[in-house]
Amino acid sequence: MRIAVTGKAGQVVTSIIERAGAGVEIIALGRPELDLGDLASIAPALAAARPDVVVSAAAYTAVDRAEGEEEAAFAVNAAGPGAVAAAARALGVPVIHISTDYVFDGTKTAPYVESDPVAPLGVYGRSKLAGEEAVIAADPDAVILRTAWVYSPFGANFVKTMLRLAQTREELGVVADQIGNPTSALDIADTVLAVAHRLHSAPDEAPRGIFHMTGNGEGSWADLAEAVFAASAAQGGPWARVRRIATADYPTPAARPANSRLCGDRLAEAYGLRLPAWRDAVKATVARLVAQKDPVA
Ligand SMILES: NC(=O)C1=CN([C@@H]2O[C@H](COP(=O)(O)OP(=O)(O)OC[C@H]3O[C@@H](n4cnc5c(N)ncnc54)[C@H](OP(=O)(O)O)[C@@H]3O)[C@@H](O)[C@H]2O)C=CC1
Ligand SMILES: Cc1cn([C@H]2C[C@H](O)[C@@H](COP(=O)(O)OP(=O)(O)O[C@H]3O[C@@H](C)C(=O)[C@@H](O)[C@H]3O)O2)c(=O)[nH]c1=O
Ligand SMILES: [Mg+2]
Repeated sequence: MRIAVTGKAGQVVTSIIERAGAGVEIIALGRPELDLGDLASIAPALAAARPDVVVSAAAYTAVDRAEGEEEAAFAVNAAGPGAVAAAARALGVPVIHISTDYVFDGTKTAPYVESDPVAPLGVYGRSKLAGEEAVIAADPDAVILRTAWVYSPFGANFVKTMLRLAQTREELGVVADQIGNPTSALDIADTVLAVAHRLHSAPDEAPRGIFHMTGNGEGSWADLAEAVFAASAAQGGPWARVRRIATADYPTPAARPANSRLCGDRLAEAYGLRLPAWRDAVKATVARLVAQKDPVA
């Protein structure tokens, strides 16, 4: 099976490359040959890859910067993925698109299910919601996997930021009133690959539509930071004390949902897939980072 993935060095594409097993070839497509901001580049790059399945993983992910770069965020997160889905449809192959918890406003008091109303709080969330709509419009048979709070040994993420800050600080203030599901990009990779196999081997039976795909269990950003430092300290890596603060005490350009929890039951029922417990996954990634020469590079 050949899987074309958008993006070259992102957390999810790098994890998919690492986790693809025997008999699976990953073709990572990014700039310059596939630029989501250059719609004319998309169909030719995908056609040249001759994929059996397309995974739309690339995105504009700088949540705060997006507030001042609305046009760029919508080009990369909405129009681009729409063109990716249209190109996949034209090639007659299934498309899996990755979306986010930030399509919700966080006012629900329980984990979000797929049918809950969306109401993004910021430009990033609005652009990703427009991406979901563009993908479904181009290919009603698309699979959209919403994930959240992604970290990995690769790229930029909250876990690596915590380890970096701990190198020079004894205490860090971290918000304790935003809760969600921390998710390892390596677990996302395993799940995406399993869904891709089903779409390829049994296209008529594989369920389509939106599915939530996050690490099992919930916590706040402060809980995540504490878990990172506990795991790091156990391995002799950097750690800091966590001061649990309120969102109001950590002002940012973009508002974030207070409740980002996503319910994974639909993915479990449709595909038999549930991601591992987030605390175990954090330990595995932190151990790997600390074992590296520079855990924050
Ligand atoms: N990170 C997170 O916490 C979360 C992410 N998601 C979603 O998961 C998906 C994967 O995210 P993640 O791997 O963390 O993202 P990263 O920020 O790690 O990587 C983004 C990727 O997008 C690529 N990209 C950006 N702009 C363009 C463009 N114009 N043309 C082509 N490629 C481009 C980057 O390319 P290059 O390598 O060249 O820079 C990079 O490969 C995204 O859809 C994101 O919205 C959902 C929830 C949480
Ligand atoms: C660095 C830092 C952040 N924070 C807060 C700010 C914010 O509320 C929260 C998370 O900060 P970040 O900016 O790292 O996370 P953020 O960029 O909001 O992460 C989001 O990225 C996009 C791409 C998604 O799709 C989401 O699922 C989510 O993962 O932690 C602290 O409280 N203390 C700190 O020292
Ligand atoms: Mg960020």
